[in-house]
Amino acid sequence: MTEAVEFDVVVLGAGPTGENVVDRLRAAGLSTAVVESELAGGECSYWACMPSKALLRPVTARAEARQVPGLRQAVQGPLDTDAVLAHRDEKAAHWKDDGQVGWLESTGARFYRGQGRLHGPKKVVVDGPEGEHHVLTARYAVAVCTGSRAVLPDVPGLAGAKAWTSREATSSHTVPGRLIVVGGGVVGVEMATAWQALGSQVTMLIRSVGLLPKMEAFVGEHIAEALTEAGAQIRTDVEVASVERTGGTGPVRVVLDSGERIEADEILFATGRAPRTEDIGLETVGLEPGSWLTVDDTCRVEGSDWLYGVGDVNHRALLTHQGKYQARIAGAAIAARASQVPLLETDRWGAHVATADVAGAPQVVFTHPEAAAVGLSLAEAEAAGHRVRAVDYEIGDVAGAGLFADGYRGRARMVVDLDREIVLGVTFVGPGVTELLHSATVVVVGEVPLDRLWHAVPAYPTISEVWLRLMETYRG
Ligand SMILES: Cc1cc2nc3c(=O)[nH]c(=O)nc-3n(C[C@H](O)[C@H](O)[C@H](O)COP(=O)(O)OP(=O)(O)OC[C@H]3O[C@@H](n4cnc5c(N)ncnc54)[C@H](O)[C@@H]3O)c2cc1C
Ligand SMILES: NC(=O)c1ccc[n+]([C@@H]2O[C@H](COP(=O)([O-])OP(=O)(O)OC[C@H]3O[C@@H](n4cnc5c(N)ncnc54)[C@H](O)[C@@H]3O)[C@@H](O)[C@H]2O)c1
Repeated sequence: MTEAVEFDVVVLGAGPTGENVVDRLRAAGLSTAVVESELAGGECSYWACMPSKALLRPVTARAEARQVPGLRQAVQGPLDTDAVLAHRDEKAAHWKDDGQVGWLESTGARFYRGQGRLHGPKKVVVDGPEGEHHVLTARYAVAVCTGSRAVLPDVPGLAGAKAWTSREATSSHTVPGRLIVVGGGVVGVEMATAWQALGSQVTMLIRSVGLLPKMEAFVGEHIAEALTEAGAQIRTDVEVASVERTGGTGPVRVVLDSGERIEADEILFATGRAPRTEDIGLETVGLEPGSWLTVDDTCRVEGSDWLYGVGDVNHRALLTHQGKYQARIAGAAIAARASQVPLLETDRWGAHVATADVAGAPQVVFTHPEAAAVGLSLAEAEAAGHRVRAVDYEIGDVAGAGLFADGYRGRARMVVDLDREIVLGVTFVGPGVTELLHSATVVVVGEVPLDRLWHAVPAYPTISEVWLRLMETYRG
């Protein structure tokens, strides 16, 4: 069956980004079709944010409780693995998307299940699971929100070794006895934290000198220390030379560049992401299949007046909340252009530009201790040519931190723009810091002058008093 239909906008991919583009277009009164090849809700709902955080929450809660006198004795036992995995399954909606499809349809959007591909300007063809074929035409725009997938390095033997990617690491129903984690980025440290606590003996193989190399160096140092104390082994400055799993079953054997051999039951490659653009018809509109989409600050693909790339697929900030933010921005820009608004608000922090992707994107790493950062690190601020000063404070010296956890270890850094006397970036590492992050985001995005921040009094005795200490340290 071939069906040809016209909509104001066609959205390719119903992950968190695509869903929010649909919602913004609904608010603007535009008609939309949304195409999804797997599960509405995307990577985030089923193989990323939701299941990974469900695995991690008992780990961090137990670790924090063990630092509270009077409580620590009550939480000395192992985690109830079956209960943790069952709760994870629930948070991943048992890998069913009825709820998300229902929500999408309640917005008035038309939902198509199938692989969507561009077929020349403003046209998308959909091949459904039952052989259906749809031709969708967009009056104004097509928004590509197809996200990203895990990328595996070109290592000899890897293809036949049944290695885990983030999908298996977040959805496994068994706890491997020995787990090798290759890569020390966010997926690597979060999954090493979770599986070590669930009973695996984790060995991390890191090619650089430390964990989380994109963040301030002290973050990776704190997390490495805690992971080591939890029993994980962290091997830095090593490269995987080959991987082997004979016949695809039994243990996996890794040879390092030094010639050393390591054996494990499973191996996770947490080595970054690639765009899901290899089979979406990019060649029909003059773009390179498999490439990240290069977009302007309104998320419109450079050189096009109708094609948008929103969320992971544009490589601006691979985070759910930034994808949803871009969706709000792109949705507003598409609607404004559709109604021929003469001038879009494209100045810094304007309504139609995703300024925060660069200047104020927050990120939390849900390990123990937690890490939370927003804006620029010291190195990024210096590289961007700002005249800056880094102000550091040991969070454990704050009264509220001492009450939160006995022997609290953590650090905060505020990167101050000395010319404008505003904060360009903030990083925290320590137990319980995730909920501090939004205060830092408001300070950075609001470009709050330090003279005014001095009057923002944190309550006593909370960990937030670290703000006061950072200000006092800055002012000497
Ligand atoms: C293990 C892990 C943990 C993470 N944890 C966090 C976290 O805690 N917080 C956070 O902010 N971010 C986290 N992220 C990142 C987050 O998952 C992504 O940034 C987010 O999912 C991007 O959303 P998206 O909608 O752009 O893409 P996706 O979520 O990848 O969704 C894209 C959708 O498009 C569909 N699709 C692809 N091609 C086609 C096609 N041709 N036709 C139709 N449909 C198609 C896909 O099936 C998918 O449903 C994590 C990532 C990983 C891997
Ligand atoms: N809590 C969160 O917000 C959260 C959690 C997980 C993932 N994410 C997002 O998902 C994205 C992907 O995460 P990721 O950890 O896969 O990627 P990443 O880019 O953050 O880290 C990948 C790491 O693997 C290393 N690496 C690459 N190839 C390697 C090889 N052959 N051998 C050894 N190491 C190698 C890289 O040097 C890098 O440090 C990130 O951009 C992150 O923002 C966010």
